[in-house]
Amino acid sequence: MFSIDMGIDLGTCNTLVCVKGEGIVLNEPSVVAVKKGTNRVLQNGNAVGLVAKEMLGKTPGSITAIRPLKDGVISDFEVTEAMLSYFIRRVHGRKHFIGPRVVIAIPSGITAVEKRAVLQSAERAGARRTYLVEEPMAAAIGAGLPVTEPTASMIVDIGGGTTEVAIISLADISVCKSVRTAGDDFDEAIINHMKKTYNMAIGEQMAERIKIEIGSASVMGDNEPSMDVRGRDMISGLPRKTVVTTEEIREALQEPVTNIIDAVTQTLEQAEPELAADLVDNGITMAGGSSLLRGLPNVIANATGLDVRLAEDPLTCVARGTSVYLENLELWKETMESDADDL
Ligand SMILES: Nc1ncnc2c1ncn2[C@@H]1O[C@H](COP(=O)(O)OP(=O)(O)OP(=O)(O)O)[C@@H](O)[C@H]1O
Repeated sequence: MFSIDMGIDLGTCNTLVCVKGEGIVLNEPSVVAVKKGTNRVLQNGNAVGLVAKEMLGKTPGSITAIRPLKDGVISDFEVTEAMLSYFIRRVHGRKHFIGPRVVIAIPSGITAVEKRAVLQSAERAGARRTYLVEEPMAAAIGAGLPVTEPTASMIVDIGGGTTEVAIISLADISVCKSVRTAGDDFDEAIINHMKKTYNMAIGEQMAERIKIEIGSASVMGDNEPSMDVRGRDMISGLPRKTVVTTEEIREALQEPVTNIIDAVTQTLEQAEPELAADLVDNGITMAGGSSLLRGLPNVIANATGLDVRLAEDPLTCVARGTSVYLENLELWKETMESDADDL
């Protein structure tokens, strides 16, 4: 073996890597710990992923834990490159002489400049050739939708930084919309709610825990849970705890949830009549980690009048989709954008 082919879901929150014939071999948070004020990755370039996520918000003065992607795109070029390089090295190892061919899933709404940033990062991180695929297409393939058939498939992929909505037929995206509202905005809405209502400052990790434990988009029954939340009192400056309810978190999440519903309905409004007709039977499939927010499929079903189902294992759909591209790389490579093209 001189080289391997790998598929990467380079996400705002999590990066997943799969290898042809082996499936998903790496699944780690997209976080890097660097020496403050520099782009030097700690532990000889190895403070990446889980190790670094544990440091988020808890670092001493000399260390910063960075999430180099924001809203689904690269916000810190050098750190993204260091992160990709670490993940590629870990998977590719030293057994292979030649750099891997890499298929990377990117949000459908990114600009040519942002695409170039992804391609250059991958190249400098050691990839021999990089191909780009659109995230909603990869998500739909990973969710097992019949994308090559002459019938409409609709995917709503809600990640950490972006929500991708697409209607696909005959292996092509017919309509799509990418909005930069997703799980991170849910966390931010919770942080703002805690500040405004309780004068309490909480970190991103605590906000995410609240969202996962008691967050919801619609009423879940009579006995909705509440939760103890710990943070810093913004007036006294001292640590304290308070109890928050599911209902107040649902209200706090209303704005980002509405933005996502709008993206879905606007995409449907642009669908060709024949494809819209197919969706009456085929319904909508949801993928991405934030599709796990309780009640979100319900509110989308209510807003659209269509059946909505959650894909199996929504967090890995995009990565599993890229692995289907890997299986067919020789056949499909001419149809994908790559670093061989002049973007
Ligand atoms: N059970 C859950 N309920 C609500 N949200 C969840 C749950 N599990 C994970 N999430 C959220 O899912 C998001 C991560 O999803 P995912 O890994 O699909 O995103 P990503 O691919 O990193 O982001 P993007 O596609 O936007 O670049 C995070 O915001 C996380 O808090």
